[in-house]
Amino acid sequence: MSVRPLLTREQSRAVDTLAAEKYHIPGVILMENAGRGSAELLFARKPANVLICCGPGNNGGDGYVIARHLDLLGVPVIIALFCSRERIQGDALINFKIIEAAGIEILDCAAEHLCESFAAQLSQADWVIDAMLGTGVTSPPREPIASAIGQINASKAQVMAIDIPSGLDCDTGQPNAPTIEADFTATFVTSKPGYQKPAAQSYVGEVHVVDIGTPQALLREVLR
Ligand SMILES: NC(=O)C1=CN([C@@H]2O[C@H](COP(=O)(O)OP(=O)(O)OC[C@H]3O[C@@H](n4cnc5c(N)ncnc54)[C@H](O)[C@@H]3O)[C@@H](O)[C@H]2O)[C@H](O)CC1
Ligand SMILES: [K+]
Repeated sequence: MSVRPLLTREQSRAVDTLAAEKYHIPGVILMENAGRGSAELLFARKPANVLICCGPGNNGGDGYVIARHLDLLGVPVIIALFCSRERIQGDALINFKIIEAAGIEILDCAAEHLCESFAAQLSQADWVIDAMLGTGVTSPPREPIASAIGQINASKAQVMAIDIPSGLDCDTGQPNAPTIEADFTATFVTSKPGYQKPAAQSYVGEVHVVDIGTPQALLREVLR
């Protein structure tokens, strides 16, 4: 991979928009590359039982793709969903329907009475995937995601953050209350300016960049 400058939140959004509008790349292709690349990174660490925590947006969509690829690799996975199923849209919905049809287990964790099963699954998992909030989010995590972050941080499981640890500001590196404390972060296209800041180190862990198939010309256009 060529050396690349860091992408801010605004530039990351520009990558998504330009990919679709000028370079004719459907978002679901980028999501597939993001999810597959992340699944391969985790598989190399030999996970035994993976709990994939998904939020309402495209970050959650990456989580559904990861679930499908880990399942294919023979790794036991369960999805913990932190929104109502009706909120899921667009590319995330395409991938949600695939995992529903594939019979991958989904815990509906936005409903309070099911949070007990989340705690039970969390205690069984050796790895948790944080696909709750992505780079577009600028405010402190709201419920039920806020409580999930607290439970995940208090658990013994190792944590992989997708694109960004939920709660962290990717531009400044400042954590909100609460923020996921990841062992490693798989981030897309390039690293982000905040990940190099001292305040962010205990939240991002090791940072790995996953290429998602955006052309060099697109990157040059966003970064110039
Ligand atoms: N080119 C790329 O980099 C690609 C990135 N992908 C992934 O998509 C996310 C960004 O997705 P987006 O849908 O814009 O945002 P989020 O998933 O973070 O979530 C939006 C969702 O969250 C709700 N929300 C907003 N603020 C809060 C809050 N404080 N607490 C709780 N919930 C909140 C909001 O209402 C929306 O419903 C990027 O990070 C990548 O992971 C794609 O895979 C394609 C390629
Ligand atoms: K995340």
